[in-house]
Amino acid sequence: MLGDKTVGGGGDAFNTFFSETGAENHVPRAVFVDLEPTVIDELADNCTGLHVFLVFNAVGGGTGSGLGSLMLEHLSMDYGKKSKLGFTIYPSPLVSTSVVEPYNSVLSTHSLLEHTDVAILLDNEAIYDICRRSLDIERPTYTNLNRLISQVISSLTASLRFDGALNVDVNEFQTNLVPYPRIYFLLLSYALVISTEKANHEQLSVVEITDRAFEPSSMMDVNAAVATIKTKRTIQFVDWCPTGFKCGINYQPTIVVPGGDLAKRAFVHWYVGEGMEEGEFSEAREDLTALEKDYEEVGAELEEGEDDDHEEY
Ligand SMILES: Nc1nc2c(ncn2[C@@H]2O[C@H](COP(=O)(O)OP(=O)(O)OP(=O)(O)O)[C@@H](O)[C@H]2O)c(=O)[nH]1
Repeated sequence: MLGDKTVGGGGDAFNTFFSETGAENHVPRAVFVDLEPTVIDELADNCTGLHVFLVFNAVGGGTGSGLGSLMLEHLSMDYGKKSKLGFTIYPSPLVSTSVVEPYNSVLSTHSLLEHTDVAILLDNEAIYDICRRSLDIERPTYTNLNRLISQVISSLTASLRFDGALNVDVNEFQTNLVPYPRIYFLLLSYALVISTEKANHEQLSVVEITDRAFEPSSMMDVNAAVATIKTKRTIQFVDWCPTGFKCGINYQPTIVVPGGDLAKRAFVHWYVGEGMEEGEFSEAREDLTALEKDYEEVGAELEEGEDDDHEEY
């Protein structure tokens, strides 16, 4: 980093990349992109036990969906055997920056289907609601959303990074939670989300916390709590994922891509102008419809098989 003496002087390198806020903090105003094509290979070569790529992208914008998809495709080509775990942000009109976000999301979901092994959906709309409802933030900003997202991802990846009594690695996410090749879009749930003020005078037992999101802190207690949860008829688990309790359930529906208007083809000309063919839109939309059907089918199978003993396993 350059020394302080360069701060404040216009036109120097530091000010090209950072701006100074009123509170005298320096925030990045430019993104560095390494154009050297072998960087990932070098990093991978230096890993002693590479087993997963974690990919973070928002699919509402052009870069996150387009460049994100391209990178996934390249990782598939170069590292076909390694898993890819994606943390994918889906857009919300409440914090939306562009009208074409639903298009980008559909196109990018098409590519996720081909090139990701497990996709964890982060729905900006649901996270926005959680911030408002549970943290009493009237108008959440990206910073609020991101803090919550970081918190959840940090918890989810804790067992990949730290030792524990019962660790879960990424392959286990996949083995336990992906019952069919295309059914790998996971919902996350997190407890306890409460504001600092409330945290000081609210006390909840592990069973209560688990009841809210099945994510308690004590491993011994979780087993007791999970057993309690399993006896409740109000909480139902899908039978096609029978043994796993690596489950996230959110009170908000998460795959809502609002405002989609593909049938009318508004704004499509922008994409066609950049070299895409209109057919790619319908292909992506059809793929998404097929995915919805896949989920409906496994749901329907569950209902049909409710009286059976599930001996087919
Ligand atoms: N949770 C969260 N969502 C964000 C943040 N920044 C942008 N988004 C969402 O991500 C989506 C895409 O926005 P960007 O990431 O800015 O877009 P981009 O991928 O850079 O695309 P272009 O600007 O079109 O090249 C939109 O739905 C935004 O609402 C953020 O900091 N946190």
